[in-house]
Amino acid sequence: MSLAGFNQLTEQEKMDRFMERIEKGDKIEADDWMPDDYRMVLIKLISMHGISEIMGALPEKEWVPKAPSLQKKLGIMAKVQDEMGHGQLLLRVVEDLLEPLGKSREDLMEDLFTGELKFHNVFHMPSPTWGDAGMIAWLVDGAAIMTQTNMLQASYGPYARALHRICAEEVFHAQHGESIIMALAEGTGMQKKMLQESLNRWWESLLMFFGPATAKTTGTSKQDLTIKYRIRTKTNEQLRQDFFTKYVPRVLAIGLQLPDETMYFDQEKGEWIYRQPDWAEFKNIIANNGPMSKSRLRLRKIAYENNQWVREALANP
Ligand SMILES: CC(C)(COP(=O)(O)OP(=O)(O)OC[C@H]1O[C@@H](n2cnc3c(N)ncnc32)[C@H](O)[C@@H]1OP(=O)(O)O)[C@@H](O)C(=O)NCCC(=O)NCCSC(=O)Cc1ccccc1
Repeated sequence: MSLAGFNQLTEQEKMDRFMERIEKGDKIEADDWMPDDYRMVLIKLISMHGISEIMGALPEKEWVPKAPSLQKKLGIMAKVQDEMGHGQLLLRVVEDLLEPLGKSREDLMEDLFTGELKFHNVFHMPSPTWGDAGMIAWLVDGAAIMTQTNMLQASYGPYARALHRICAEEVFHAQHGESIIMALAEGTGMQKKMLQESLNRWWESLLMFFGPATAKTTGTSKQDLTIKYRIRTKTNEQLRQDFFTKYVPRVLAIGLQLPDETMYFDQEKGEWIYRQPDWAEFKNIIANNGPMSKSRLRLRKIAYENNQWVREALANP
């Protein structure tokens, strides 16, 4: 159908055509017609993902000067650079979605500083030991791979394409994490203790990573909308269950104890039964009241302000 013909359709007819495309598995591109709620849910999801990649570089960045060997230092430096690159790639994808609304990428950064744009709960937490650097790369990246592969076939083409590259790199990150974890797990008593303590510290945050099961906890949930529009396929709880199935056996195999003594796999229900994390604390953390929220935001703001001249030079070549 010609553009002129399409423009003459009623809003309902445009919507019907859009849903036909979604159900056929077509990719929606930045210039295509899309309903407002599709655009808004994508902006929210991708801007939060992008900014979390950038904020996510900060806990590991702290370990670049303190990594225990040159090889580990090179590994963690490369990972930090990759995460920043993922953030840039994703913010570029959001830029096209924001343009028709008269908003820019700079506005997103302002939204981060005012607290309107949230970043993932895990990146509000401290990383006091080398064990934490390993835990982030092994299990946070492991969790990130699960949520992101869930969207590799996303109906929005630019996001799906960016995710293909990002997921490939995240696999390397998880392997880098696994190598840190294995070295500590096979190390001295002190190293094993350090590892167990970092797992204990990260456990609740990892459960929260996938988001609440239903809107009851936070008052809102976009899961139905993102599934309806085929941006993702699995719910937050299904992803959390997949995470347990993959990682609980691995955690136990390297001699670590689960920080939840009530946890077991219910054969009849076919699901893991576990102690819920403190969801009130989750809300508090993502409202920038986590232990490291303010200092990491401050660091980001300083970097943003110091680089203002680069943005100005690019805008006025
Ligand atoms: C699956 C989920 C995480 C959550 O599903 P949703 O559909 O969003 O769930 P739902 O609508 O039910 O939520 C209700 C409310 O709760 C909020 N909320 C929920 N969960 C969180 C949370 N964990 N943290 C903070 N807030 C959260 C949510 O926004 C909503 O807020 P609202 O009330 O609307 O203001 C989704 O965002 C996703 O797939 N993201 C894409 C991938 C991605 O972002 N990856 C991670 C970063 S990259 C990475 O890690 C790599 C790396 C590794 C190491 C180092 C460096 C980098």
